Amino acid sequence: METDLRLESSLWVGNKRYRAVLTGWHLRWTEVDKKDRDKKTISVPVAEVVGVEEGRVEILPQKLVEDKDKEFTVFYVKRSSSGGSFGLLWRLGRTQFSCPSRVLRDQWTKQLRTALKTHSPLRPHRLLVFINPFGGKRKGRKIYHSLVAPLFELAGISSHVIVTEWANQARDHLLKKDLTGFDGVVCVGGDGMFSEILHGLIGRTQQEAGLCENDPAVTLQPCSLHIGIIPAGSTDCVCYATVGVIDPVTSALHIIIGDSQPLDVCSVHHASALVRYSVSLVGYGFYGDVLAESEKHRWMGPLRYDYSGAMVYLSNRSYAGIIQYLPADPMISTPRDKTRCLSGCSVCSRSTERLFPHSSDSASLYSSHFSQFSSDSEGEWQSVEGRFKCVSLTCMSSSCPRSPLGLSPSAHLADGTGDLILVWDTHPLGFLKFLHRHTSTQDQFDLPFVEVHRVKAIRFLLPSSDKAEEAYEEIMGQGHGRAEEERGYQETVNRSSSQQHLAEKSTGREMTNEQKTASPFLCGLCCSKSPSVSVWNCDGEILPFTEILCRIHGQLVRLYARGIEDSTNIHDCSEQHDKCERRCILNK
Ligand SMILES: Nc1ncnc2c1ncn2[C@@H]1O[C@H](COP(=O)(O)OP(=O)(O)OP(=O)(O)O)[C@@H](O)[C@H]1O
Ligand SMILES: CCCCCCCCCCCCC/C=C/[C@@H](O)[C@H](CO)NC(C)=O
Ligand SMILES: [Ca+2]
Repeated sequence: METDLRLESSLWVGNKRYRAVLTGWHLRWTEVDKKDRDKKTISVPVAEVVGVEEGRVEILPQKLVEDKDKEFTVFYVKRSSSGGSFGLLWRLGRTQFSCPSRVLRDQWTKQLRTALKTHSPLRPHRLLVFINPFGGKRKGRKIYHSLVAPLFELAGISSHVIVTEWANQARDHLLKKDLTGFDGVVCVGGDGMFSEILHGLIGRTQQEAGLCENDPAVTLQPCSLHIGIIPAGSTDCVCYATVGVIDPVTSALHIIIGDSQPLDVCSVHHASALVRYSVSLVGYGFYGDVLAESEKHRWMGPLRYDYSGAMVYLSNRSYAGIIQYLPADPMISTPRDKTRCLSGCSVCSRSTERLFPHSSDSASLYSSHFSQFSSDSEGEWQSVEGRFKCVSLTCMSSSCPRSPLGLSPSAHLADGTGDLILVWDTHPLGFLKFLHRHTSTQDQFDLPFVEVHRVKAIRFLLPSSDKAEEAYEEIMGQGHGRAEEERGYQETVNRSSSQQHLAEKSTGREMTNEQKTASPFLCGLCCSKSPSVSVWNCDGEILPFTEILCRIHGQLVRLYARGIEDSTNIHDCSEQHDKCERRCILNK
């Protein structure tokens, strides 16, 4: 293949002459009229070429084409360090070449386009784009039309754009409408918008495969459509943790070149029914309380999380619970092995083999996964009981600008496991230390009241004394002011008068009329009694149930991303690439 596609000739860039070579995998050009030691080669992987156009072409601020005869322009990915974040910013690089003849020009453009088709099989041709016009700073439409659409056009991608008019429109579209011809779905918005796409695509895929999402033992069918995220929300944690930066142009370029990053998904169940899916955080206690509190201060915008974080911290609550977990194989990786899941992660690659063994016998795949939940393997489950400041399960690091290494810095995006973080009840200063370590490189797990386990599934149960209390608080509306609006697939439980009676009976406490209508969030600072149950924060949504079962489904969806590129590996070794001993990003 290399020899078929090889093309080599002299080309001009401006007034300098270059020797240009196209092999199957790279386009390289080296200045010729220079002494050997000053010669510099620019090398672009074919997989990172965005487009090839006849003529001298510019696309911004608007498309301009000149000198169409002997010239061609190559657009490609150019990296730069992002300053604050760990990942790399991607920008559109552009080089305009002049050929000695039109025939040679045509040969170059034809060969380059053939190389693109051959070496980037996952590049999308047609995308379904959902824009949330109200996400984040309400700039979704502008971000898409000014920064992303011109790049899609350059790359020859056709897009069907839907600006959403109501919440869950994107999810329902994906569940019900014809998706034929689309290669992927793009969401322009934040984590909430991503979650809609996630639920729509997973639901649709299971419907078509005839699988029951409610049963946690069922091996779900991975989704065939890729998801692209153009960050435009107030929290863009999924984008940050899978790309390393929150930058619409970088994300658009990952979509264009058809990068593919598998992602683990956690299904959350209650009483034999699916409640929601999560890719980032399923958190009880502190993170649940912060979310519940922040919902009351939406008008503050993204600042509401800082304000609510401070309020909840000061309320100094802890909650009783029983946590059961199914440990993952510690020989493969552990949450404290000090590794990081970066682009090309070997733990995740090996997991692909483990999760999808080369077998045409899908039944054997099903049964091997199913056995994790059959009664035979019940013995593997571990159990702990006590009082906790927070209980968190995260399928990936959940890094974000606030916490650049994330909730679990060594977690993997696609290894089929999640990290269970248990923070036992402790004094307020200890808990502050734990929280503060998220903002630095200090190990937040190296504290006596913190434990972390790599797991395949967890269950959370309330001690029996708290169950009656929970029912009482649910019915009185003290369950953190839960709105009676739709929450995921399951509607909030209907609190009937008979349930009220039951709660009164079991707690021995009678509700006043005021209690029946009010829904205060009890603050530890000003109220004598704080609730004995918290709520679950599931990727930024409050769950309507306390007792849940979570199962991690390895690599259930794929994003147009490649994981975080290690910015310490950005260097130019193009002249002596063969001798370079560092893992090199630019010339790989
Ligand atoms: N047209 C719309 N009107 C109202 N809500 C919408 C609309 N489109 C999408 N949504 C909902 O808005 C929620 C928040 O959107 P998104 O995640 O894009 O922004 P965000 O600012 O990061 O969110 P959050 O405020 O939750 O941090 C999503 O859960 C989504 O379901
Ligand atoms: C004294 C300093 C305290 C700083 C505390 C920093 C802790 C930061 C931890 C951030 C974790 C973010 C986890 C991601 C959650 C998302 O899934 C979710 C949806 O966007 N976001 C929220 C806010 O719930
Ligand atoms: Ca994982």
